[in-house]
Amino acid sequence: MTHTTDIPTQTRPALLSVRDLRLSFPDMANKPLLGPAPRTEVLKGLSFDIPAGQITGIVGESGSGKSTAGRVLVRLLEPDSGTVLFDGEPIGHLTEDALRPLRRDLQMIFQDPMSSLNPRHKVGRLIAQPLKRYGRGGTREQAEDALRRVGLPADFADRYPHQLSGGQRQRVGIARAIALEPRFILADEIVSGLDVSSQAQVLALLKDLAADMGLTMAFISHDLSVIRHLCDNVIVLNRGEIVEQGPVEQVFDTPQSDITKTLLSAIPLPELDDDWFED
Ligand SMILES: Nc1ncnc2c1ncn2[C@@H]1O[C@H](COP(=O)(O)OP(=O)(O)OP(=O)(O)O)[C@@H](O)[C@H]1O
Repeated sequence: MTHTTDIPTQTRPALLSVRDLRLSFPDMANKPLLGPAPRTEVLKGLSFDIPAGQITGIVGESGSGKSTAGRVLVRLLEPDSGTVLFDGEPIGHLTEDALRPLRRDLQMIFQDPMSSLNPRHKVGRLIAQPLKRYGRGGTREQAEDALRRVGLPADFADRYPHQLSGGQRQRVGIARAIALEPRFILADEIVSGLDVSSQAQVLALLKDLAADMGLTMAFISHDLSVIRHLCDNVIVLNRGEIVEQGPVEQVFDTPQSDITKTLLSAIPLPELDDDWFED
């Protein structure tokens, strides 16, 4: 039997491709008085592809290594070893200088928009700033256009983040990322802090944007019901290892690993249907 943890054979070309990725952190809790801290391996040889133009879910229990793996994809972290190919080019061990031209292409949307958005800046400026930084303009019109694309009124450009609801702030986070027209977006638990109805709206928006713009995205979530409705593919992590990966329908309909089965059994009933995603 071909096990689903094997290196994937995607029909679509991979925008990002990871092979035998390993990463460890110093374990400060067990650091001896003298000498360096021992290291704990957090990613234990991951191999997976992020196909172009699709949404790939990364799921697993808390501490399984989802965020760490995501941060390697956008090269906020450098792996200890292994290969990370972006559009066929190795980026895993590039220096910060060499990464600079790639930074606009590898964007991230954070879980907590309040901590990632400067509370003293108005929304228009928050969206325009990265555009300026990357030499892509940064006009009020661009900010307003980005707001409209995420379903917010253009005059929200004059609001401060604290004058928005959680769901609206998360839309601003999305607007900020897509305005840059990146080639890859990492979304790390971006709906976990929202109530169910705001979650549904943000996910519906992402689904529309992905279809309209052909986004390539990795979507980290501990919630399999969210992954099922949003993603094309899923990677299931457990303790720094991939226990299963493949197209969403395949993994959900015929889960191979006990870990996936346990995660699936934790999906609350009644199962969400597509109406859940209506605006
Ligand atoms: N900077 C760091 N230094 C030391 N250990 C870290 C660091 N970042 C993460 N870890 C550890 O690495 C492991 C994986 O963490 P990671 O945040 O990737 O997991 P996760 O699956 O995203 O979890 P969660 O769903 O809780 O966010 C955890 O044991 C965590 O404590």
